[in-house]
Amino acid sequence: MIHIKNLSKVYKTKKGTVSGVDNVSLTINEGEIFGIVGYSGAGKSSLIRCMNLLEQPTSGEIEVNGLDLTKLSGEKLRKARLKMGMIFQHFHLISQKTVGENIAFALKAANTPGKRINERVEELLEMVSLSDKKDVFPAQLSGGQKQRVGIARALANNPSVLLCDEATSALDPNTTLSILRLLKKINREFNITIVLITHEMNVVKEICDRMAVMQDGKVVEHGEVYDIFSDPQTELTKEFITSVVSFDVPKPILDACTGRILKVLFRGDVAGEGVITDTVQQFNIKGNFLHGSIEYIQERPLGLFLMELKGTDDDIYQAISYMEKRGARVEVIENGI
Ligand SMILES: Nc1ncnc2c1ncn2[C@@H]1O[C@H](COP(=O)(O)OP(=O)(O)OP(=O)(O)O)[C@@H](O)[C@H]1O
Repeated sequence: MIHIKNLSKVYKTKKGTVSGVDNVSLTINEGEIFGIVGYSGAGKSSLIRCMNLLEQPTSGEIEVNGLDLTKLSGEKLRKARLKMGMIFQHFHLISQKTVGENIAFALKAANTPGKRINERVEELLEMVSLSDKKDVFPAQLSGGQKQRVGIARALANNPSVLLCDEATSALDPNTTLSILRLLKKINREFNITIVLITHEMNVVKEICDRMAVMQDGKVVEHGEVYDIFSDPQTELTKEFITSVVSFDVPKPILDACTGRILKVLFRGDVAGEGVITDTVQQFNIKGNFLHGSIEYIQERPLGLFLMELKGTDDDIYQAISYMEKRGARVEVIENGI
C-alpha cells in the first residue's frame, strides 16, 4: 500500500521556482496496477520520482508498506528503495555490460551472495523470456528486449512495488502490448503493486485497475479505470478518453442528419443494441445507427452508440427516458432538447 499525503515538489531554477507536484494525496492499493496520465509537464515524472525519493519532495509524506520514506535516511532508506523497482522509457541499461551483468549489477547492489547471483539472473531471464540473451550487449537488442532486461533488473531484489516511467513510450504498438502483458503477468503472479505513468490512454485501458489524471501538478480525477472511461468528470479526462474511444463519424454525414443525434452508453452487461431496438419498436420514432462499438475495459464491456432519432420532441423525450430506465446513459449532442 502506498499513501501519498499532501505531496508537493517545487524546483528552484535560475528564473525562479517551478511547481512540479502540487499538494497531491493518493492511495495506491497493494497488488493493483495504478496508472497516472497527463500531458507533458503535468507532473507525472516528478510524482513517480518522488515515490522512491529519486526526487526529494519539498513537502508531504510517502508511506510505502507502513514506512514514511521522507523520514528515512542512510541504510534504512537504501533498504526501502531496494523494495521499489523502477523501469524507464529509455531503459537505462549499462551499455558496456552484458544483459546478465546488467541484472547481476542490481543483485550485487543488494549484497546478494555470489553463488545466488547466477541462479537469480537465470530465473529473471526466464521470467522475461530472454534466457538466450544472457551474454549479449544491450546494443544487440530490440527496444522491447531492452525493456525486458529493464524489467528483469527492476525485479531482481523481489520488490513489492514496480514504478514504470513511460515504460512503453519508446516502443511500437505490438511491442508495447507484449510489455504490458508481461507487466500484468508479473503483477498477478507476484502480487507486485505497479504504478505507471503514461500519456497514452490505451496503456491505461489495457492493464490498469485504477487511475489518476494529472494537470498542472495536481490530480484532477481518480478512480476505477472502468468508471472513469464510462463517466469522466473533467474535460481533460474526456479529451484523453476520446483518444481511445471516439465516435469517428465524418462531419458531412452528421451535417446531413435531420433528427436528434444521441450518444448512448451502456455499462456492463446491458445488451445495448437490444435496448435500442426495443426503443425504436415501442415509440413512434425512427432510429438510424451512425456508429457503434463495444470496448472492453478490464474485461468489462462498455457499449457506445451514436444514433440519429427522428420523431416529435415528446416521442424522443419518452424514448430517451425509456433507454435510461433500461440502464443507458444518453446525451443529446446536437439539436439538444
Ligand atoms: N529538474 C527540474 N527542474 C526544473 N523544473 C522541472 C524539473 N523537472 C520537472 N520540472 C518542471 O516540473 C513540471 C512537471 O514536469 P514533469 O516532468 O514532472 O511532467 P510530466 O508530466 O512527467 O511531463 P513529461 O511527460 O513531458 O515528462 C514542468 O513544468 C517541468 O518543467
